[in-house]
Amino acid sequence: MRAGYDGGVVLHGVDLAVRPGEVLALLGPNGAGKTTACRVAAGLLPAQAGTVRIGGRDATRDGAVGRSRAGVLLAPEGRGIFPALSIEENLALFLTDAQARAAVYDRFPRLAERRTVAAGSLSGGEQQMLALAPLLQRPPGVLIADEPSLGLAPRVVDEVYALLGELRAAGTALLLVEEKAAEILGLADTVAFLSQGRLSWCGPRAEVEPDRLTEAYLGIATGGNP
Ligand SMILES: Nc1ncnc2c1ncn2[C@@H]1O[C@H](COP(=O)(O)OP(=O)(O)OP(=O)(O)O)[C@@H](O)[C@H]1O
Repeated sequence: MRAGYDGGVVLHGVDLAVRPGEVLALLGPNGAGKTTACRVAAGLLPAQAGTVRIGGRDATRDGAVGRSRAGVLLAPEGRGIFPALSIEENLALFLTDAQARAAVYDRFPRLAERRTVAAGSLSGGEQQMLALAPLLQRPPGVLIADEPSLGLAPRVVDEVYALLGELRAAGTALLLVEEKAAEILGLADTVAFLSQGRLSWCGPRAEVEPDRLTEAYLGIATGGNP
């Protein structure tokens, strides 16, 4: 698949696949094109060439609404919650059923305690939980999460990743984008490294070599020079 902005090319022939109940980790430095890949997968940016398939069906021409009807959900960088609305109001946008909201509160008491406060006043970790927790009640077919651990304390990152693991167990296909690889590697089945809009390596997690991680962090090739 090729994609970019205003006729310019950002992704040069990047082909990715993720199956139900699997996690594909997309890693790469700033500007590699990870967010662009998420946008194309979610239907927010049309591919310039190539196809997007969902469940074997050609969804290339579907926009974001069509993709979301097909079960594709994008959790964007910056959480994707409504900061001026309360926790309860945010949950109600996704879960119209009060019982489902009650199940979220049972599972995440911190959200229950603060259900009437504006979501924007929550900590980053609580906001991320608010964005992801309702998905456990209605697991999407595909979840694309762009840097779900961005700016979170390590303990909270563990919580977020535990939740993502539950979604995988529920059969969701996960495309997870991270700049730093440590946590994601614990969950990933397949790892893809993106560098300057091209896949530099893609394969099973067990076959990832430590040098590749350094490359992904720094956006440079390692090879002996200091
Ligand atoms: N809306 C846009 N219009 C034009 N160019 C863009 C736009 N968004 C991103 N780009 C460019 O596309 C390239 C890839 O950006 P992208 O955000 O996909 O990378 P990324 O790997 O997600 O980086 P980061 O980790 O910083 O979010 C960059 O050169 C960026 O400047």
